[in-house]
Amino acid sequence: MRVAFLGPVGTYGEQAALQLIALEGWGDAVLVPQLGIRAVVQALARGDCDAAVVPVENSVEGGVTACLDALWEHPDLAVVRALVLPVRHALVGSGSLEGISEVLSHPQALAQCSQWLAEHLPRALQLPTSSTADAARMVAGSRFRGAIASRQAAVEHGLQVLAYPVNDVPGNCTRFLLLRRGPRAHEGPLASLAFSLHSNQPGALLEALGCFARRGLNMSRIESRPSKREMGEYIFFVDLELPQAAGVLEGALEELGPLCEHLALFGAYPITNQP
Ligand SMILES: O=C(O)C(=O)C[C@]1(C(=O)O)C=C[C@@H](O)C=C1
Repeated sequence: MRVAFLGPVGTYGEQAALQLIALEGWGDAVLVPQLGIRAVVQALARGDCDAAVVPVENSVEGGVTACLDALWEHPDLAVVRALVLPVRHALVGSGSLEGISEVLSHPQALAQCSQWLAEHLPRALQLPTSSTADAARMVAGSRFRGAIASRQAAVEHGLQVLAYPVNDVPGNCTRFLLLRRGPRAHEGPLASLAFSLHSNQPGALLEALGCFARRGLNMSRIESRPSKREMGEYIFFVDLELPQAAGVLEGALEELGPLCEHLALFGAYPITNQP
């Protein structure tokens, strides 16, 4: 089992991948680091890997757009499991906190620590990197550069923890998805889907969402992304909490289908919250 994740070692993606692999019971899994979230998805789509782990949503910064776009663009990929991981960032480096004039990290992580940075390092330049652990790798050996990363990344890349925690919201967490190639399964209490509508008429989205409301299906998330074809044209990404009873989702999708230009169910899957 080759599992693609956002590398290098020490990312939150790696932590999530290890836990998802344990939940699946894949004793023989090998982690294969990739350079970006799109590269993680492509490694799976191309067949270089058997599974992929990607962040889809953060509790503070919202949707990870590269993941949403990739799900829409790859109908051959399925969501098989989700994990909500607590994300507790540290400022890591080799110098002292006072000497830091540049802070490197993944843009999501910089955003999750923006108030802390404004308060404690207001003059430091913020530089984006492809992942938090890549930032840790890049600051190693420098006395004026720090990285926002996990404490594990500090261990992996031989750095000290200069401040912890530095995330603005104590409950900061990120939901990760385990993706595989093949048919999109219906085996859990959470369903993820996306649709684009035929019409841009008043009430078109209300009519579409009525398919869920009338069946008592609770929508736990809705998010729109531009179709990238025309200004003002959107794709709606929806998560639904499914009841025990069989057939409710299928009924909703049957009614929704004719209203949509394109409708994609990414899967119905189990979700684990790590305390
Ligand atoms: O850079 C990492 O460590 C990642 O796993 C990426 C990522 C993200 O893209 O959201 C994942 C979790 C955190 O929210 C910050 C960054």
